[in-house]
Amino acid sequence: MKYISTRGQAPELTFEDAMLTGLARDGGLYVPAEIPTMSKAEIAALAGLSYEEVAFRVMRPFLGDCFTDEEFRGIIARAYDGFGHAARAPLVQLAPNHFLLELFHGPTLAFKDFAMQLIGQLFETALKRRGESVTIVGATSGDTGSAAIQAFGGLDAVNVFILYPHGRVSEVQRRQMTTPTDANVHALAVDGDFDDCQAALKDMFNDFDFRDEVRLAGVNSINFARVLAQVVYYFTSAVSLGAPERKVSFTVPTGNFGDIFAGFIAKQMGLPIDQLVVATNQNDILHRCLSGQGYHKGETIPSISPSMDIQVSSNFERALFYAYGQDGGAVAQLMDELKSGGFEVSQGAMQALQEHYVSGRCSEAETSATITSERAASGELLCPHSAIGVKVANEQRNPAVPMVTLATAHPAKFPAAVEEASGIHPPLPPRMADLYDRSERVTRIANDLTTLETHIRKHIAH
Ligand SMILES: Cc1ncc(COP(=O)(O)O)c(C=O)c1O
Ligand SMILES: N[C@@H](CCOP(=O)(O)O)C(=O)O
Repeated sequence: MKYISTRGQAPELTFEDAMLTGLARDGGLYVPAEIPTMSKAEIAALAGLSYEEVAFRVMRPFLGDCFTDEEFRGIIARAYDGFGHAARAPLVQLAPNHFLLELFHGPTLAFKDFAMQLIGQLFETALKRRGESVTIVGATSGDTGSAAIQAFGGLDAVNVFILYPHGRVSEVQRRQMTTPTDANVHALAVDGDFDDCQAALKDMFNDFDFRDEVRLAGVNSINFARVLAQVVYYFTSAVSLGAPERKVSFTVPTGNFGDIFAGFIAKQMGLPIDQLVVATNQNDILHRCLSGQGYHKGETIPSISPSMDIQVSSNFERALFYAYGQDGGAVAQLMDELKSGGFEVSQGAMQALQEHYVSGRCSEAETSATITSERAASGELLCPHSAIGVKVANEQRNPAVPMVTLATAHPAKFPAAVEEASGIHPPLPPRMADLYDRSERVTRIANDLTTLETHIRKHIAH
């Protein structure tokens, strides 16, 4: 199993090398050269299995011979052991044929834990075997950072630096990043927005001297292993609703396009997915693009769903790669145009995108109204991101096909917005009850590549 870059100019790598490499050296993102498939019988056989066993069967073909079966089973077992729900990703019914997939029962209360807990274990196993260490730098709008700090904190072979936009994450998200005491984790509050943090991260990967000196690694969805782990819950939920005999649709609150792209991979593997619905907040660049208006950056407007306040949606590059018939040159050209503000999608590629994805947007007022109305209708208290999914799902869904909306975070991560809409203050789980009493450790830092690289070099040294 080989991995290739979306820009076609980087060396082909194994799963493990692609995982430890992060961004391809041509600036692209790694994808499997061929997407493994599962037969109808293999998918049917997933019914009734534990989450861990489904995870093993779905992900195993992507790993090639990088990990033994025994190693990989152990990794999966350790990854999901700390989840607060036996089903890991339980489905609850909101309305006839509309279900919510609760992805917030992991250690940091967001869907990121599904992948981050797994790759924490994969990194540890691979680095121990190689006798190597790496520097992980991550960009976050709030959830990736807290999940990474939780998963990698205290590990000997990694230093972790998380860049988050100062003042643009919720207090719970910030405290999850700034209160852990492990010496190998560092929270950096960058003067800028999430796109600035992600651009700085990609600039570090493209600065080969720095990259090689610190042995830079990435745990954003740049890393295909992140996306792969997110494929699993499409299978568990669809199978429990009757797949492969019955088609199932998914609506995904979307920002960096990693989660919905995992749905695309599941579909390519053979899972009978009817609609993949991209739900955006007021920062609706993806919805505009999928509606045929080209991909043109605007200003990021802070919202009550801050994790989705994104203009440069990293994994959309992977979607474009497939829409352009795996033409790395065409993708490289589009990404070049994006540097000066945006690009138009060719007619053929647009048709290919629209074959797989539909989209919708949700305003701030609609997000709040959905939190209020869903609490009244089904009793479910939604976080703002999940509310965006529910609102767009209700607009787009075919009532005859089961729709699964992904609930990407726990309402307690965004208590102000949830309380404002519902009158209910969502409590943190007891294990985090003292989060507001813990002291914070964070460095405020300029959005400047040299400053960031200097800071990282200095703190690795220590
Ligand atoms: C709570 C929450 N919902 C939705 C998203 C969007 O997911 P993706 O970036 O995979 O599109 C994010 C951030 O990634 C998030 O943290
Ligand atoms: N919403 C994300 C943004 C980064 O996304 P990733 O999937 O590429 O890590 C966050 O919470 O940080």
